[in-house]
Amino acid sequence: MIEAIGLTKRYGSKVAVQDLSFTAEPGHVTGFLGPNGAGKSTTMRMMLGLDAPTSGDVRIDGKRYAELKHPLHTVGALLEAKWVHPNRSARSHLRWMARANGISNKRVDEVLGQVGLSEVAGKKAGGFSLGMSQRLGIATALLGDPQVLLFDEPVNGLDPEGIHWIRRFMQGLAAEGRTVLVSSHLLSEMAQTAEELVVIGRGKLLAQCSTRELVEGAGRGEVLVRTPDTAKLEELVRGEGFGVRSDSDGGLVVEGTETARIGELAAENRIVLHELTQQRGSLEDAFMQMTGDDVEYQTSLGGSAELTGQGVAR
Ligand SMILES: Nc1ncnc2c1ncn2[C@@H]1O[C@H](COP(=O)(O)OP(=O)(O)OP(=O)(O)O)[C@@H](O)[C@H]1O
Repeated sequence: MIEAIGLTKRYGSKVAVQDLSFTAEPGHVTGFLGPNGAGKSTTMRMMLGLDAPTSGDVRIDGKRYAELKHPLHTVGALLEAKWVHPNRSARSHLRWMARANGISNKRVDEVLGQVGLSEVAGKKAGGFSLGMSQRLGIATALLGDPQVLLFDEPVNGLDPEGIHWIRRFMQGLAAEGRTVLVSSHLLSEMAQTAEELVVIGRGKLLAQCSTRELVEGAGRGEVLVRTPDTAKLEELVRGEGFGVRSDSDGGLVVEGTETARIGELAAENRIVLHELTQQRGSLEDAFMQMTGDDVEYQTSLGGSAELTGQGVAR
């Protein structure tokens, strides 16, 4: 388990992370989501003792990183893939890491197998593709068989096959009961990978919730309704004070309501319905609503979105 408790990091006058508190629990993938510059990497560096918090604390299984007796056996991380010496083979890199940490060569071969690099283990890492480098980085993180794993933007720049592989792999690690925290600014990716989400903007917590809650809680409350009696239904829903607009297929989109209300209104007035569907916002919509004002480098197009995280933050 990972706990961030009132975590703050300042670089001079720049506040990168501000009073951030959240938890990532074992057994599922937790997505650490935020726009560029939100403070994800800074937070992960503090988790690994690579950066000291200005105030607040991070606990990994109840302890600060500096207090861990066997850090590599407790927490593994993939921060940047291309840091391996280019002339070293994958196997010799892992053996070197293993030796420094009292880990056997047998374990090196195990993790090479786990990430699918056994056949290229003797090749120089300098010639590896980004996908292979990511696998080697993951193998390194797994060397000590840690219960807690951190992945910083692991799918950046990967092709669809590489993305799919990493996604499944992280879910597999979580299914073994490990705590898996993965950062991303890709919402669609997180929707497919993570069950739980921690959303930050400008270093501050915007929400901690399940992916499902985020979509449902921040999605627009709109109902799509189709009827052969469009004009009459439109008059009725306007009469009830709902906003309404037409969709491109002649249906009506009623704003700020639920299907039950529109179904009852139609029944009371003996209006036949051909379709009655609750419209759910996409994760992208939900995220834009939450982070619109918190994007560091905002374009003029994104400026008007409001922070409407009600019912989402825990
Ligand atoms: N060493 C540093 N010195 C000064 N400012 C820094 C330093 N490291 C990070 N920052 C600033 O802190 C903020 C958070 O950066 P961070 O890299 O943690 O964000 P991020 O969410 O990981 O973004 P990205 O997805 O772009 O990597 C940014 O404004 C960044 O410019």
